[in-house]
Amino acid sequence: MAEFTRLQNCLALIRLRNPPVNAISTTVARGIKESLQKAITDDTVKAIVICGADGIFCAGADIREFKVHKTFDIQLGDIVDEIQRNKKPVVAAIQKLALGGGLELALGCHYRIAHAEAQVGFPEVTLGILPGARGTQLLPRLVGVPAALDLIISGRHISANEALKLGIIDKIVNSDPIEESIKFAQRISGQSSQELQMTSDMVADKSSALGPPKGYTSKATIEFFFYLTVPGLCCGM
Ligand SMILES: C[C@H](O)[C@H](C)C(=O)SCCNC(=O)CCNC(=O)[C@H](O)C(C)(C)COP(=O)([O-])OP(=O)([O-])OC[C@H]1O[C@@H](n2cnc3c(N)ncnc32)[C@H](O)[C@@H]1OP(=O)([O-])[O-]
Repeated sequence: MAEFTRLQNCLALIRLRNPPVNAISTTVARGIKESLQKAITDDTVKAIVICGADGIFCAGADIREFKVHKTFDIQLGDIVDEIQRNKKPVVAAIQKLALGGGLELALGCHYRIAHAEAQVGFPEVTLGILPGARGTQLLPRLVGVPAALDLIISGRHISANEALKLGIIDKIVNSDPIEESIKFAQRISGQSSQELQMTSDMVADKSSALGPPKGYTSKATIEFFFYLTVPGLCCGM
């Protein structure tokens, strides 16, 4: 599930809870969607923080459901789009791990604050799939195409420090990233909506060089990954 808490000072907190690694199951996705709706439609909420329960952000889609469902009625990509469309700033507080869909959820947020010992990555390739919830579009916008390809193709986890250097994370803390994110959200929620709009417009202008932000992975990219990940076919390259 995802727990919605209305905090003091015009903030809302959305906490993913699905032991042991807060994976995004159908129930968690529904919880995030409903919590976002509550926060977005409540005029007294000025900023939102997303975090995970029990000291871990999220290890991605719930792989236990892969055997059960062929299609999912709630798509994580749509949730990421919803966060990006939303005018209220959303901060991801990353403790321990943000992997796969968990990292995609964090990339959809406007700011990411991580604990110094956290790790992030896209391990999808180890399951024979690609990041399917906007990660292939959002990561290159932040770090450039070569670094994004390296992370997506290798599936490796990187440290918070490397993620900070690449620009995936905005700030590293040694204290509780949830508390830090709440303080940060409180600070930026004091900015006028005009200032926030100017900032998000500047980010949109900068990333427009990489083409439209939405949509699925292009056919060419899928073919490229297919060749790289199917051993027999790599020989032909
Ligand atoms: C939309 C998006 O684009 C796409 C489509 C996706 O997001 S696809 C999904 C992408 N995510 C992954 O591929 C993450 C896979 N997991 C790992 O890499 C590791 O597990 C770990 C997170 C680094 C922890 O390692 P660990 O060594 O500390 O402990 P563990 O013993 O391995 O794992 C501890 C417990 O957590 C369970 N677990 C781990 N990851 C899980 C997951 N994603 N879903 C459900 N359960 C998971 C695992 O089965 C075990 O359970 P139990 O046995 O205790 O009952």
